Amino acid sequence: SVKAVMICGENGKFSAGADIKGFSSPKRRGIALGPIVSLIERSEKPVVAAIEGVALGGGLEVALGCHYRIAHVKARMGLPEVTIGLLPGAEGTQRLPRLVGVPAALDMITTGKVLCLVIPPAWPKTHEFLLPMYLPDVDALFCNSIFLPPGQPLGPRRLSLKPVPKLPNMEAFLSEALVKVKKQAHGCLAPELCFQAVKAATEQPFADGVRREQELFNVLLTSGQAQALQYAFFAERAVQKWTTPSGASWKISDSVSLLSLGLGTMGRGIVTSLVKAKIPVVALEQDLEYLNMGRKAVMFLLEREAMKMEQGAQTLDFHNPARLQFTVDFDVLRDVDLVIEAVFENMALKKEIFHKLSRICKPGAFLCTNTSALNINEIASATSRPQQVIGTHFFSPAHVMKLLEIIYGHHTSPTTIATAMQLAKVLKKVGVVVGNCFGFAGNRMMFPYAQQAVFLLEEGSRPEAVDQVIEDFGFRIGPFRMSDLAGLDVGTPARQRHGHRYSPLPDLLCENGRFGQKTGKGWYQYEKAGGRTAKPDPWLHSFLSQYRDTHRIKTRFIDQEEILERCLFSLINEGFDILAEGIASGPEHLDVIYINGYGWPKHRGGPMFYASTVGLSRILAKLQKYSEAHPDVPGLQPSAFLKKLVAMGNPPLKEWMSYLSRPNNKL
Ligand SMILES: CCCCCCC[C@H](O)CC(=O)SCCNC(=O)CCNC(=O)[C@H](O)C(C)(C)COP(=O)([O-])OP(=O)([O-])OC[C@H]1O[C@@H](n2cnc3c(N)ncnc32)[C@H](O)[C@@H]1OP(=O)([O-])[O-]
Ligand SMILES: NC(=O)c1ccc[n+]([C@@H]2O[C@H](COP(=O)([O-])OP(=O)(O)OC[C@H]3O[C@@H](n4cnc5c(N)ncnc54)[C@H](O)[C@@H]3O)[C@@H](O)[C@H]2O)c1
Repeated sequence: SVKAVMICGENGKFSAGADIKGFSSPKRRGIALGPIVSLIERSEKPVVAAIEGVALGGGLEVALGCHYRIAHVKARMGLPEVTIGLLPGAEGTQRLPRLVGVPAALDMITTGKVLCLVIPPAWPKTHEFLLPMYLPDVDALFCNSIFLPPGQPLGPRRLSLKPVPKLPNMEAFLSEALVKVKKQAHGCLAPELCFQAVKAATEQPFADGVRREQELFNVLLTSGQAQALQYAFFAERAVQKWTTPSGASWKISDSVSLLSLGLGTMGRGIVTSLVKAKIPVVALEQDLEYLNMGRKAVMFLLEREAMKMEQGAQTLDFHNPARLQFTVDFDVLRDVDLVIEAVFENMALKKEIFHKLSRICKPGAFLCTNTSALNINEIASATSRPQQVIGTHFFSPAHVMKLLEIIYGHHTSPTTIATAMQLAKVLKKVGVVVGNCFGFAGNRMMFPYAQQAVFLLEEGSRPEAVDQVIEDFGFRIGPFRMSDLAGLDVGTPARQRHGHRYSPLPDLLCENGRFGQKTGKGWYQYEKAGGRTAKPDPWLHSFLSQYRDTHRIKTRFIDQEEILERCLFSLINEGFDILAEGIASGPEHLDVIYINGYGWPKHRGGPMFYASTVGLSRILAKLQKYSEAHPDVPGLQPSAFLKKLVAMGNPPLKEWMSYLSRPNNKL
């Protein structure tokens, strides 16, 4: 007597797909989902997927096995398996191309993008809450009624029986698409295997395509990359969880107004981020000249952001002074709830500003600094409310980069930390709370890495060789291309002497007017000042060999392994010290920082996860070898915590923190 079956989720959500934890569990060999989807499709009664909230991964694959799909207007759908190192393994790579065509399916499956519905205005809104899913197979018949007339043939509704829509130039299309997929993958395996699975749909009958999908799925499932990406998925969520004994929290609401102080490189991005998040913001500068420059730059960024958005400028509403205001009048400070300072990196100036903020701002206002490395306690000491002072370290460009490193000082209150975490959430950034030390967690780990890169040049390598190794590892950009991009005169404070090895190479380049891309010359040469295409520079090569002659350094060939190990192991080594000092709450925190702020390839799980896959004993042995060869480089001296973990038999990453004797931080 059943007329039709409807499959739906609970609590306003259809399904987020397979349980990701299950993929790394020894008991993962449960019932495969693909045969169940096939069973649904073979049903003699019509089956309808009613999608609310999300239909992701295996959830959407179930919906693809149904004969009809309807979705709530706010539903989001996608096959994000690629982002956790997998491919849709329940026949989705074979059904989706049959439904939406190869180009759209390939785009969805190889990028994992999650789509919202776009309802054509002409469509009849017959159901108040359930609107037809905007995919080509939805027909008027369905719009009329969910309950179908009896006897309606189901054959044409079964996707597995449909042919994949042909393209006149399928072969050319696929080879072009493959080039694009490979280029965007940066060494990540899953996008290319997703491509291969969809390609199989264009070449083979459904059943053979499904077999191919399974083969490729198993390759990915057992790859270290899938584990690294799944680790990163949970690590990003774990860092959001923190509690204080008082359970303090603070919510950013619409009535809150924020002030960004300084409209330089960082201030501009910060203001853009705030406007995008629809937080009312006042931008304050030191004088009219800087203000006008800053305003122009912010407006340019906002126009560009608005163009990328569907409803554009209207949604952002940035011409409305209630939303965004520019001023040089410090009096506006009286009314704001939170200030983000982004003036020059100079302690005396920051202290002067914080003293002023403390005097003018209302008592409840929070005072945040965007310093990259300076001491939060010292900045807070200039105020009469150190409990409301906190570091909010944005990364450049601030409206793009996802990381917000949140640094608490000695007196910072839990409410202030909660506020900064909430700010990160509202800005759709990943907030990571760390303790106060020079360079905090991210930059502190970066210093030894950047230092090693320059030392390698002194000893015989070239910028292009070092960059190549780092980019082959999966970083978007190597240390020298990065340095040229940021500008060599934006000094890394790592160049300190204190009796330790120091390389003057970056300073010597600056003395030669080579500031990087902006002057057309740096570690590389560019087509013109402001050019972007880096070419190896014979001038630099001969400069390096003269430098070695002057300092009697014997040029030697440095292989790829040494380049990679000296750069990355010294960074990881610093990470172990940071953990031991309680600056970060766990290795996951450092990994999330590196993935979201420093371009660490996600499919390698972050530096500390990577260390666990390389093996701590190997890292220790290599650091010992390099530090013997370079006793004047402290960054290569193995961390005591690393040594301890090796002595304890190389425990798994999630147990590392239990080997520290004292509580690691005040959270
Ligand atoms: C033998 C062969 C078998 C082959 C079968 C293959 C089937 C298929 O092709 C494979 C898949 O489906 S792969 C899967 C493809 N699907 C995906 O990749 C979807 C991944 N998920 C998401 O994109 C987002 O979590 C949502 C948009 C679902 C919610 O976002 P939001 O509202 O911002 O919330 P939130 O904070 O993000 O999450 C809340 C809590 O839920 C947790 N959790 C969530 N999904 C989970 C999952 N699938 N699993 C486990 N847990 C999952 C999350 O950890 C968190 O837990 P906590 O303990 O509270 O921290
Ligand atoms: N540039 C980066 O990549 C980066 C990344 C992370 C953090 N930071 C940190 O962010 C802060 C700002 O860096 P930036 O690169 O944007 O600097 P910047 O030199 O580009 O801009 C600083 C701005 O502050 C303004 N300013 C100076 N004194 C002021 C005052 N008394 N009142 C109001 N405005 C004043 C200046 O006019 C200028 O526009 C620094 O602490 C820096 O270390 C920079």
